[in-house]
Amino acid sequence: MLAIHNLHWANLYQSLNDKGYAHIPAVLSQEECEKLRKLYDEENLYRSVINMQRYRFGKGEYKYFSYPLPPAIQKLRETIYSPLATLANEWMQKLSIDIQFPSSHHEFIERCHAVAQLRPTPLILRYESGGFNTLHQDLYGDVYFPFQVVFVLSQHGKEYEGGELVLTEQIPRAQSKAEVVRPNQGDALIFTTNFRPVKGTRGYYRAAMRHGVSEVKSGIRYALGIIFHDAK
Ligand SMILES: O=C(O)CCC(=O)C(=O)O
Ligand SMILES: [Fe+2]
Repeated sequence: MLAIHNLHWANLYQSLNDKGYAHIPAVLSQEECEKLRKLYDEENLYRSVINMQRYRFGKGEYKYFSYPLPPAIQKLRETIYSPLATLANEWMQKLSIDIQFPSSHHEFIERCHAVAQLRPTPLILRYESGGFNTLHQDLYGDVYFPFQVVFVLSQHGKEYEGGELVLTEQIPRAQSKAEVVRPNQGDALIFTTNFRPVKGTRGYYRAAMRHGVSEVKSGIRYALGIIFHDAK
């Protein structure tokens, strides 16, 4: 696993500020991706299994891990959180929102637990040919962190086709703008969970963002989602 603290955080902050997302290449090796993907079939690791079609969330299946999280996932969640908390605090300040995120994930989770958001949210998703994920936000209660991360665990072009990540941004008094990204296997994509600050003529305003996955045209696509807040 790439050392998260060695990343060029200044560049990532700039990308998050400019576009609401940032792409970090090669955080996980192919071997690490394969190991994570294998967890999909270990049924005792999960608190719930969601058939996306049943809820009209799209087509595919995902599983929320239960606590304790597998050590590799716990470590990713903790180490990526801290540098993001710094930027999260800048965003709250720009938007005049009276929230300060603690620098350690452990303390942030205590805050979730204090308001009965107790259920872990990291998840693995699996889409077969024809699978997709409708545009959505992953907010599970009043306490939420403004960023989340997805790792694509399968190799595009070899193991699957299609299945791009789609990010939309709601421009006030207009329609939404969409961006399509296709991280390579093992890359991390950090993106906004709820809204990002955009500078307008009278200070910063909130631009709501949503994410989804376009249709997988062939093969199987796995992804690992790291959401930092827990769920009600
Ligand atoms: O499958 C993906 O790449 C996106 C998954 C997702 O919606 C998430 O991690 O929150
Ligand atoms: Fe999501």
